[in-house]
Amino acid sequence: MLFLAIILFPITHFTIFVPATIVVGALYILYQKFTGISLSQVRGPENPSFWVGHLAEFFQGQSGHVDLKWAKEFGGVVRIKGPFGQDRLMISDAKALQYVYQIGGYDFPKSPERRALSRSLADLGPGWAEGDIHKRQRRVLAPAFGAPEVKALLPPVRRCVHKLVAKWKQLVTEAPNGEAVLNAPKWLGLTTLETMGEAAFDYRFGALDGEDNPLIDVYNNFPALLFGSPSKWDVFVQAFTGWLPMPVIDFYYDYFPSSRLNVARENGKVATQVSRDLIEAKAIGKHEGMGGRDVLSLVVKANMSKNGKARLSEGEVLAQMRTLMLAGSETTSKTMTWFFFELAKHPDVQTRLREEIRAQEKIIALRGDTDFGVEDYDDMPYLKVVVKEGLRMYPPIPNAFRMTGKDDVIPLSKPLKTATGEYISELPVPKGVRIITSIPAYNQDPDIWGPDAHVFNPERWFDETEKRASVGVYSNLYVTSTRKETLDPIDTLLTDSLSFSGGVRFCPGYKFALVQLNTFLVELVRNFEFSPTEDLKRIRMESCLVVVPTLEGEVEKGAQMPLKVTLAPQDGDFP
Ligand code: HEM
Repeated sequence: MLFLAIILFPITHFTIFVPATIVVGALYILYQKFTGISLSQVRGPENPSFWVGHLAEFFQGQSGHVDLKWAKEFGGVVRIKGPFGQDRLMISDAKALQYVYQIGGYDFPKSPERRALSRSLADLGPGWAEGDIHKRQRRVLAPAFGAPEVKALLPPVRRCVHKLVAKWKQLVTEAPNGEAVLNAPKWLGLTTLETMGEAAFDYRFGALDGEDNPLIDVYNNFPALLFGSPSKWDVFVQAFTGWLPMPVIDFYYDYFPSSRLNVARENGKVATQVSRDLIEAKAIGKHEGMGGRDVLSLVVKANMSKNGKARLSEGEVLAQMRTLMLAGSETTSKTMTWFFFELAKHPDVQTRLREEIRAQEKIIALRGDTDFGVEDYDDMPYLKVVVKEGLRMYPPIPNAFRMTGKDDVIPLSKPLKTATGEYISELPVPKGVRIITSIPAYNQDPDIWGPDAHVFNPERWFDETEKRASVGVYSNLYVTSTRKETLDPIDTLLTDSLSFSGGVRFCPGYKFALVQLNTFLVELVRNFEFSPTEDLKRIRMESCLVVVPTLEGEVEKGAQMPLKVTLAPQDGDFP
C-alpha cells in the first residue's frame, strides 16, 4: 500500500488538490452569493488570507490567546474565515454554547474533516461516531464510569502516584542542595499512562520503571509531534479535506505521504495490537489483578449484556480502548502539568493546600488509616477550589469543532452587536457552517467570572453569590445537562466550568479524571514543594489538540515545563 501511496502522491497532489481547490473555491464563492441566510452581519477580524483565512492564526498561535482577543473585541459569537473566505463562527456565548452542546446535540455534528481526524486517531470510536451509533457506544461505556466503579479505581491510581513520589524523592535527595529541576510533563505523562494502564485496562506499561514498551514510545509526545507548530500548508490541507467526499478524506488520512500522519498511523497500529492482546488475555482469564473492575473489563461485560444491534462489534470495542487511551492520558497529564505551573507560581496557594492536606492527614490517622479516600477529597474545600480553578484556567481540550446540521437559529445570552450597529438576541445560521466553540473564552468571560477572570484565583469559588448568577443556569452547562439530583461525593468535586464539555458528547471519563487530579495533587503537594525556574518565563501554551507546555525557542523539543522540586516542609516546619 505504501508503494501505491508513493506512486499516487504526485497524482493525488496535483490531480486532486489543485483542480479541486479551484473548483471548490469557485463553487463556494457562488454558493455564498446565492444562499438565503447570510452571516455577513456577524462581526469579526479582517481576513488575513484567502487560502487559510484565520485558521493559521488560530492553530499556530498559543492556545486560547486569539480566542480571548476576538471574544473581547467582538463578543460571544465571532465570524472568522476559513479557506476561500469561508465563514466560520467562534462561539463563547453561554446560551449559544448551551444550544450547540445540549439542545442541538446531534444537530451540530462534527465536520467531516474532524470526524476523519478522529477516525485516524482512534478509529470508529465515539470521537468519530454520530447519532444512533454514538448513543450506542456511549451506552456501553457508561457503566464503567459510574461513581462506585470510579471509586474502585482509586487504589491503582494511588499506587502509581506513590511510585512517582518514590522516584522524585530519590532524585531530590540526590540533587545538589536537595533541589532537583524536573520536567513536569514528562513525569506526569508517564505516571498518567501508568494509571490508565492499571486502572483502565488492568495492564502494566512499566512506564515509570524504564521498561521498553512500544505503547510508551507511540504515546510519548504524540500530540506535539502530530499537531505541534503546523505550517500554513498543514492548516490549509486539514481544512480543505472538509470539502472532499468522505472516502477521499479517509484515503488522505490512511495513505497520503506525511511524516505527521505517519505518527498517527504508527500509534494506531501499535495501540490496536496491544488492545487486541489485552482483550484476548481477558478472555482467557489473564490480567485479573483488578478482579474485573477495570474499565476495559466493565466495557466488555456491558457489551456482552447487550443484544443484537445494541452490541458493539469487535472493531468498535478496540476503538473504545484507543479512544480511552488517548482521551484519558493526554488530557489528565497536561491538565495536571498546568496545575503545578500555577502552584509553583503561587507559593501561598501551595502552602494553604499543604496545610489542609496535613489537617486531613490527622483525621485519617485518627481513624487508623494512612491513605486518602474520595470522601477525604470531598472534605477538603480548598483542594476542591484549586482543582476547579485549574480546570477553568487550563481546559486541556480548548475547542470543539462542529457544524450546523440544518438551517438553525442560535439563541444568545448577551445581545450581540452586528456589523450595522444593531443588537440581536438570536442568530440565524445556514446549514453547513463550521463552528468552533471556545472553552477558554467561555471559562474566562469577565461577565461570568468577574474582571479578574484571567487570573488564577481559587478563592473565587468560595464566593457563591458572585456574578455567575448573571447567566443563570448557563454558567453551569455540564451539571444542568445531566444530573443535579444524583449528587455523589465524586460529583461534588465537579467543576462548574466547561472544561469537561457538555451535552451528548460530555466527557464520560470526568469522574475518573477528578480522582486522578485530586490524588496527584494531594500526594505530590504532601511530599514536595514546587517553585518556578527561569525557563518558565518562556512557557508557551502549544495548541496540539490538547494544550501542551513548550518553551519559546525550543518548541521542537516537545512538552517541557522545568520546575524546581524540593522536599515539602513537614508539620513542625510550617511558619
Ligand atoms: C482533565 C481531564 C479531562 C478533561 C478536561 C476532558 C475533557 C473532555 C472534553 C472537553 C471532551 C469533549 C470533546 C468534544 O466535545 O469533542 C472529552 C471527551 C471524551 N473524554 Fe475526556 N477529558 C478528561 C479526561 C478523560 C479521561 C480520564 C477519560 C477516560 C478514561 C476520558 C474519556 C473521554 C472520551 C471517551 C471522550 C469522547 C466522548 C464522545 O465523543 O462522546 N476523558 N473529554
